[in-house]
Amino acid sequence: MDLSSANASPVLADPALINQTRLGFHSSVFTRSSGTSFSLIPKKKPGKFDDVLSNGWLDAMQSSSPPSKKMLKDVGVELASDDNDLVYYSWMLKYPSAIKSFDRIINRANNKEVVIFLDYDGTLSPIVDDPNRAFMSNDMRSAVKGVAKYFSTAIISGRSRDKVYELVGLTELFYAGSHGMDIMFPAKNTLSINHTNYIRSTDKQVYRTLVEVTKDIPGALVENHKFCTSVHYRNVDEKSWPTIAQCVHDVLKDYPRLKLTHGRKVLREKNRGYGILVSSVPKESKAFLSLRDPSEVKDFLKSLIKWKEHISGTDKRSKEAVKHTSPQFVFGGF
Ligand SMILES: O=P(O)(O)OC[C@H]1O[C@H](O[C@H]2O[C@H](CO)[C@@H](O)[C@H](O)[C@H]2O)[C@H](O)[C@@H](O)[C@@H]1O
Repeated sequence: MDLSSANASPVLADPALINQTRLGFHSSVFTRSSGTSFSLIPKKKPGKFDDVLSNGWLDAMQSSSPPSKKMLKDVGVELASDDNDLVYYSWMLKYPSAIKSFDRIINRANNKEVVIFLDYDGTLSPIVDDPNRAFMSNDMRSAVKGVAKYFSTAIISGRSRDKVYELVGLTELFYAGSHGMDIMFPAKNTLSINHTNYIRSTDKQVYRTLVEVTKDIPGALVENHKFCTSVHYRNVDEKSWPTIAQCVHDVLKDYPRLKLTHGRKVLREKNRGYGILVSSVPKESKAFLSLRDPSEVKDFLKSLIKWKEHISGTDKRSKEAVKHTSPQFVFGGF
């Protein structure tokens, strides 16, 4: 199982600068999921489960779901927009805007191959209550198509690979669905990684069981992603979060090969890239930089396209130099 942060992030990595700066490789597909949902994924070894309070699940659920303005209002906290801005801008001292840091980033990426990893929910599409209605705009689609023209570009999602492909609809990308367990290459070669029928059938049983045990919790929603299962609590009253966590926890006891992990484990520890958190509310993250929402992600991608067009047009030597090193932009959850 996977329990993690709400939105997603881009990362830039530059192998030449590993251990000298915060830049680094992000070399493989990573396991993560978006906040306000659990995702069940297979694990290699069975683990132990205690109760949801002692093992920190509730803490993780709360910290991965920073209070929205509505939630704050519901508990009587109404921030003036100036106060909101003040809090956000103070937080940005720790997670500077990737747009404002663009020149610094591209200085490090210059003459190197850039690889882009994008999350879907909250990065390319706005977070909405109904997961089936999380659509990306045509303008965003064209920005992603644009970067894919110049840079290897992958989308990594907790959703099933088919679903993400259906939502994005671009053939020139790599797609990694089910947290990287189902990968499709741009040429439509498909590689499904290490999945036994046992896991597939287990997942179906888990899905059915979770639907059953959560059916009386208003707002709970269970999604089957073929190789993993998500339990959404975005629309569940926070008072019922212990109940939903306990339900998931109890189901997991019977499936020791499935696990729940927290999603903000990507990159920083191993110095594998520039994580760029996409969030309109301040929250702790493994990212180095931030973007406020999908609209800023789009602007950032468009800036990358302009930059690439500029260097391609003005300095042909850069095309040759690209062969020597390989930095990466990764958009994922932190
Ligand atoms: O890896 P991601 O692409 O971030 O996928 C993680 C989850 O994304 C979806 O849920 C999130 O977006 C929904 C639509 O905006 C929102 O309703 C939900 O609260 C978010 O958690 C997807 O539905 C999940 O199955 C994925 O695990």
